[in-house]
This record gives sequence, C-alpha cells and structure tokens, in this order.
Amino acid sequence: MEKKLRVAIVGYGNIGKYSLQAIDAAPDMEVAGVVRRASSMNQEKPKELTDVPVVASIKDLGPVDVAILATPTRSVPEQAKEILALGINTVDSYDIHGALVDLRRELAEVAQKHNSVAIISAGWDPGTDSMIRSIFEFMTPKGLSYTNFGPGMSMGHSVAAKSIEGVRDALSMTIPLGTSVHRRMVYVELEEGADFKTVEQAILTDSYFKNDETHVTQVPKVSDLVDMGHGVLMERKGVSGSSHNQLLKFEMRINNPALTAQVLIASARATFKQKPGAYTMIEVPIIDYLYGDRETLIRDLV
Ligand SMILES: NC(=O)C1=CN([C@@H]2O[C@H](COP(=O)(O)OP(=O)(O)OC[C@H]3O[C@@H](n4cnc5c(N)ncnc54)[C@H](OP(=O)(O)O)[C@@H]3O)[C@@H](O)[C@H]2O)C=CC1
Ligand SMILES: N[C@@H](CCCC(=O)C(=O)O)C(=O)O
Repeated sequence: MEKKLRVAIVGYGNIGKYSLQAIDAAPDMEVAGVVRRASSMNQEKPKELTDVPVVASIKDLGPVDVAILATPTRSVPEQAKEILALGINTVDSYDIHGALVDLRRELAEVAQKHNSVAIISAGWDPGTDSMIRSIFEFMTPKGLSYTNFGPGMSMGHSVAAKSIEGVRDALSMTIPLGTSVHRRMVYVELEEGADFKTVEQAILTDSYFKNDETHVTQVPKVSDLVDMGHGVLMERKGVSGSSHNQLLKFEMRINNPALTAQVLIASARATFKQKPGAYTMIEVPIIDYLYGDRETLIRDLV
C-alpha cells in the first residue's frame, strides 16, 4: 500500500476541527498531530484528540509532509514562512484578497529556497470561487461577473472582530445586497469593563469592514447566535466570441468550516504534484486535487 501523507493541523479552531474530520475521511492521508498555542495546551484535551499528538511546535511532531494552517488569516504569512523553511509544504485559506499576490511572492521565495510548496488562499473564497470566476472568464471573456455571499457566517470577518481588544467573542454575518455588494451584521460579546463605542469604532475602521456597510450590536452571548451555514451565488452575463447574453451561474449552500477544510485537504494533496514554490488554486491543475488513478479520473470525469 502507498505510504499515507502525514498531515499536521496548525491551530485547532473551526477549520482545524473540520480538517481533522477531512483527513480521517481521506484514503491517502493520516494526521501527524495538532500544533496549538501554549495558552490552549493548558485546556482539557478535546475527546477526538485523545490519540492524536498535540504539541506547541511543529518540530515536536514526528515526520510531517504538509501542514494545514488553520489559524487566523493575519497570522498566516509568518507561520507559513517558518514551516516552509523547515522543508514542510503548507496550505492556508488566507482571505485578504488585496494582499494575496504579495503573500504568494513572499512565500515562493522561501519555498524555492527550502524545496517546499505552498498553496495559498485555498478555501472557497478565495479558493474554489476563484476557479469558477476563472472558468466564467474564459467561457465569456467580455462581460460582468457578480459574487454574492450569504446570508451566512463569514469566518474571516468573525475572526477579525474577535481579535479586537475587549471582544470576548464575535459573529459577523454577511448579508447579500446584490451585484457583489454586502452588508456586515456584527454581533459582539464584550469582556468585563470593555467600552462598546471603542470596540464598535475599531471594527468599523478595520480593513475587513471599512469598505462595507457595517452594523455592530452588543449581545450577551454570541454562541447562542452561531450558525455556521454560508453560501454563494456567482453570476456572469457575458460574451463568447461575438455572441452576447451568455448567462452563467454557480450556487452553493454549505457548512463554511467543513467546506473550507475539505478544500484545504485537497490542496494539501496537490502540493506534492507541484515544483517548489507558492501557488494559488487557479494555478494548479484540477486533477492534482483529486485522489485516484489519473486515467480513471480522466475516464470518469472528462
Ligand atoms: N478562503 C476561505 O474561503 C476561507 C478562509 N477562512 C479563514 O480561516 C481563518 C480561520 O477561521 P476559524 O477556523 O473560524 O478561526 P478560529 O478562531 O475558530 O480558529 C483559529 C485557531 O487558530 C489559533 N489562533 C488563534 N489566534 C491566533 C493567533 N493570534 N496566532 C496564531 N494562532 C492563533 C487558535 O487555535 P489554538 O487555540 O489551537 O492555538 C484558534 O482556535 C479565518 O481567519 C478566515 O480568514 C475561513 C473560511 C473560508
Ligand atoms: N473568506 C470567507 C469565505 C467567503 C465569504 C465571504 O468572503 C464573506 O462572507 O464575506 C470566510 O472567511 O468565511
């Protein structure tokens, strides 16, 4: 039997937990262990990790082939560089669209030097939606595409709101207003003594929120509101050759962390088929994400 890929999960929040399930379900992978912050190591070990090594540094695990970075987007650049420099492949779901080209360039330099591979921004948006947008684009090179999220929980925005001083927990709901325009409804649970107006101002000026209509509401308990469902409707009206009004549509309604984790696991597999460097999902051949014999996949899917 083929040797299984040994996968480490870095950060055990929502994406981390669902990554464990996706690794367990993958025939070609096994979990090498979970890397957590020192502060989380003191907590009681979650039941599903009973037989899984949990460590504070990836260097304390046995051999690791690839690391899933399931940490806040803003901590990805530093962590990815450290892990790639150990010769270990990385995948992340970095979701700051305006900065991912720079991240790709920075990680490519480290990966090429240390003979490793990074697939960055590998969730659903950015991620699989980026692949769909690209397909729309070559099917109808002229035209307009719209990406309409939700309604649903944006994890990137929730994580950004949670990181603000004085916030104990946060939920950011994305409300689609049409034509790629969104409203952000942010619910915050505050630490004892925190000032709501200060927190509200910090959220409104954070780069995750400052370009959208955003409303911040204080609630007693965020966990009572959380529903991790999300989704997207992508539409394009465009032109193929000289034929107008070609209408294309893609829609999905999902459990956000489950889908993101599944895409990360598929990307982890794909890292082993690339030359050292850093890639976004649209640069990797689709077949590299799939498990199975190449000709069988081609026979079944093409
Ligand atoms: N591209 C896409 O489509 C998507 C991208 N995402 C991205 O995934 C990211 C993670 O989301 P989610 O799993 O909900 O986040 P969580 O907050 O649930 O989990 C993140 C985990 O990372 C660890 N962590 C927390 N703070 C830090 C820190 N400052 N530095 C390093 N590690 C830290 C913690 O794990 P521990 O306690 O074990 O150390 C924490 O539980 C989001 O920031 C979002 O941008 C999410 C969905 C879709
Ligand atoms: N990156 C997103 C996934 C895409 C949805 C989105 O960007 C949004 O709801 O604003 C997330 O973190 O959940």
